[in-house]
Amino acid sequence: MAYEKELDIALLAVQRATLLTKSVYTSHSKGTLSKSDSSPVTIGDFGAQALIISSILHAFPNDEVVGEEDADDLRANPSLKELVWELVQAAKLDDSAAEDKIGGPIKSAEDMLEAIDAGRSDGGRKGRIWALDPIDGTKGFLRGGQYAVCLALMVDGVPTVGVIGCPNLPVDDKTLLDASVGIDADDKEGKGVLFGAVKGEGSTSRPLGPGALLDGNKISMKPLEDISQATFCESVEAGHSSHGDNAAIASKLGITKPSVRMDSQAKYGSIARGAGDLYLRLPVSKTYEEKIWDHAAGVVIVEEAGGEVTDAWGKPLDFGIGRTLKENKGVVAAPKAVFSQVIKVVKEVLGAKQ
Ligand SMILES: Nc1ncnc2c1ncn2[C@@H]1O[C@H](COP(=O)(O)O)[C@@H](O)[C@H]1OP(=O)(O)O
Ligand SMILES: [Mg+2]
Repeated sequence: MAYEKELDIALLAVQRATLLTKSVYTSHSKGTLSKSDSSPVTIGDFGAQALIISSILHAFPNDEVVGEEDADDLRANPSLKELVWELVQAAKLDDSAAEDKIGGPIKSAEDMLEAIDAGRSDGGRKGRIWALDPIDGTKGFLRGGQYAVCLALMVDGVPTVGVIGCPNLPVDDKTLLDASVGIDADDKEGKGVLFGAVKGEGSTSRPLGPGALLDGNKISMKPLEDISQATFCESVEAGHSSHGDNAAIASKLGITKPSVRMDSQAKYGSIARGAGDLYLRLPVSKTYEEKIWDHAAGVVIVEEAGGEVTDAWGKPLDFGIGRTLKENKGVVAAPKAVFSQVIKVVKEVLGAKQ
């Protein structure tokens, strides 16, 4: 299989980092730091970024990484650094052979800071670049809802390997989404899933617990005979995706089921496994540029499960221009068979606002 080593390393790295985020969740009252209300960051973000980047660079020393965070706050605040260092030292996989594959524990607090700062790549069109969101959906993380640890390898600007750890989604692929999944998600039995995909090789899911490298279950989007029966997902945050426009689109498609609101790329994973059908992310702000780490992993997982993903105008997402998708506005993801039907209506709703 192509990119087998990349997928294995990404699965193990994301598994270990997701366990760290869960430990923050239970032992540190869900994080201690807030850069701003609109864009919170927790000690879990720093710890997960350090662990994942050190895993990636151990296995692939010549690759670049675009990571959401940097270590400036930790360098400026020694007690914060100490807190993250404790977390990072405690995060270990049960399986020592698996732990060795991703380079074992980080050796020192300074190495941890360097790993975090190795995520400063500007991205680009050439070569192998990983896009990392150590905690996507931090607001969901803080409110006890959905969040995800997301990692993708882009090759010459094309998302090629994608892994998403969702500690609060049901393990079972067959559990259909309902409105409670986004809000009643707090770490419970039967939760925790790790999605993986390689371009051209399909998408899989497996429990987040031990055994990340088991083959996984093949997942695919639900065949939708009648678009009016679709379940659509959207952000919890109305500032990230226009609930009003999303509702207008759903209504034009004849959809009567209420939307399922959840934070993070758990939305991509959920539609890829057929638990829901559509993901609508209609732009609210004219100036906001979507970040590559918020979409790269989800895009591979949905495409490989039989879906199509473009921006809200039907333009392909361009991951090769830097850290943001600056040539795109919004995101729409749907099964291939109904995609043109959905995007037509999205364009009508957006066009009417111009
Ligand atoms: N105005 C905005 N429009 C779209 N996405 C946004 C906006 N502001 C922040 N985001 C990003 O949306 C992502 C969460 O998406 P979702 O709503 O699907 O959970 C976060 O990574 C967040 O970035 P940040 O972490 O920098 O705040
Ligand atoms: Mg994010």
